[in-house]
Amino acid sequence: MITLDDVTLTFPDGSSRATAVDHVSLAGRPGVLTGITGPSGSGKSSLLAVAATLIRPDSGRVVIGDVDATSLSRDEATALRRDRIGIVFQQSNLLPALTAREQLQVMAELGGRGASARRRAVRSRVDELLDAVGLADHAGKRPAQLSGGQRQRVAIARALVHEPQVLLVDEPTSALDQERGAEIMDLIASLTHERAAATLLVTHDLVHENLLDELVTVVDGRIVASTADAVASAA
Ligand SMILES: Nc1ncnc2c1ncn2[C@@H]1O[C@H](COP(=O)(O)OP(=O)(O)OP(=O)(O)O)[C@@H](O)[C@H]1O
Repeated sequence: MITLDDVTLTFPDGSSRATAVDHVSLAGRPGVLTGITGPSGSGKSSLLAVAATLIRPDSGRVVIGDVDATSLSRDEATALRRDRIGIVFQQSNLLPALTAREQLQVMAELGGRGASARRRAVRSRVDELLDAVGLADHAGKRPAQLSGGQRQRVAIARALVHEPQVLLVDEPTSALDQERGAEIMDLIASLTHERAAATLLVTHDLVHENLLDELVTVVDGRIVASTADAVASAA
């Protein structure tokens, strides 16, 4: 579960400050894929960066599970991010020298000791994840040997290595053609449901709206529409 509670974020803008996120409250629940949409410059990526604890908001709280991330030190926030949050960016950001399997292993070994039993557990988890994203036969390939869609699948599997409670995804289909984009959206929706992740996904493109469980629309940093509200007020 992730909760943003009355979050405001500003950036320096000449002699004053520009508001990128303006008093936003929203909740991502386990097993629910929540889309965040809105025009260019409306604050979607800023909102995701705050949710990811990469940027601290000017005011408001970001609560991950039962932890108020906005009250943590930088090191504590890094540990929280590693343990509880998976992040997938527009570009897959893979390391060119590593195979698909190694991209996941490096992530899995972050923060852990290298005992051999643990290494075996890591190996089997990594293989299970590559299989879950449809890349079991490509585990030994480096990014240059993979298609754009396959690279994005590696990035998704890598984000899931620590079994995150929260999955944050920024425009995952922007570098892909429509068919590959649809496959990636399908994959994110099914992994969200199967693994009970609370997923927030930023997208311009509402072709895949049918795959979203909830949709929040942001304009000028503010939420102007939310299907979650419609569901709540109908209940
Ligand atoms: N690091 C920064 N410094 C200053 N201003 C920023 C910074 N990052 C974003 N902004 C400003 O905050 C506002 C929101 O930007 P943001 O990138 O979050 O929007 P977006 O909805 O994700 O846009 P897009 O769909 O084009 O990616 C914009 O006015 C932008 O110029």
